[in-house]
Amino acid sequence: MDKVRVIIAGPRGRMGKEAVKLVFHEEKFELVSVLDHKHDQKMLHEIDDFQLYENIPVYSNVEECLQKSNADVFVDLTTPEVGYLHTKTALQYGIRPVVGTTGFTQEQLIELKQLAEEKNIGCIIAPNFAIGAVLMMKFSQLAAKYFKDVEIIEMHHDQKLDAPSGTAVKTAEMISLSREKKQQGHPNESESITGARGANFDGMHIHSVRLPGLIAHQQVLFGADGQSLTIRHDSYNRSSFMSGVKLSIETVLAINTLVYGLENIID
Ligand SMILES: NC(=O)C1=CN([C@@H]2O[C@H](COP(=O)(O)OP(=O)(O)OC[C@H]3O[C@@H](n4cnc5c(N)ncnc54)[C@H](O)[C@@H]3O)[C@@H](O)[C@H]2O)C=CC1
Ligand SMILES: O=C(O)C1=N[C@H](C(=O)O)C[C@H](O)C1
Repeated sequence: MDKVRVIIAGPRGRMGKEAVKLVFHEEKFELVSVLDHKHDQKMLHEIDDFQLYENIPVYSNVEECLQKSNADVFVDLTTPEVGYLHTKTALQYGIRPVVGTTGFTQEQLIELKQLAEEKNIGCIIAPNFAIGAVLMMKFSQLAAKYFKDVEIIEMHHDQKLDAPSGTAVKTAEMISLSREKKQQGHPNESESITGARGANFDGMHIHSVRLPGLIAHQQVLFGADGQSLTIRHDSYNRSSFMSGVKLSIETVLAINTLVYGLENIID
């Protein structure tokens, strides 16, 4: 069977480095090029920390990268603004995106879904590739059927650009599917310091913590009379996300629509 030809955007990032390792060493995949806003026209092995990875061209222009690489799948691990443009361009070129980048708006997701359907190709956008995080979201959706009071606390390293995290937003969206609508807290509550109650999603609150030393952690706290339930997930390293990246690369070849969330592709 032919190997799956993969481009990775953002190879020098925290996630990108892990993804390069995964795709390069996975026998069913072939890393055909990387997209990096620096180092245009170099080879990957010429960049510090990448000496091992031979014969992989680096491009800085997304269109040139897509035109020259003859790829099957485009993996994006960059920043919200750039990741959206990359995903749209990959779809326009008929290359299937697997997107870990978070921070896309609802409008952008809708537009990308329409484009994937127009092109009749797969696209996977996964706010969290870790199986434990996906289970945390599913368990939270189940718990919300019985507990309508919930606060989401997401905790990340202090280099993260987007807040709330993509995982927290997805968790809130999934909870909304089963939670009876409620504006939580006291009807007359007020904030003496703006933001004290966090972000308001459908009446539930999301709190974003940023600290050096953290990687990716989330607690979903449910409360009811005389009891509470806490569902927590921790990623202690970025290899925790790689089985989900591998599954997404394999799955995106077999679908012809946009899937938002790994829970939609795991059994
Ligand atoms: N879905 C998931 O499971 C996970 C998603 N993420 C998300 O992945 C994204 C990346 O996260 P990190 O690796 O921690 O960030 P990072 O800041 O370490 O890496 C981002 C990389 O993108 C590169 N970049 C910026 N502009 C670019 C451009 N125009 N072309 C090509 N590359 C460009 C930067 O040079 C940098 O190396 C974030 O949106 C984050 O929220 C992070 C961890 C897990
Ligand atoms: O930026 C990160 O690190 C992470 N981003 C994703 C998110 O926004 O949910 C996934 C994970 O939490 C790590």
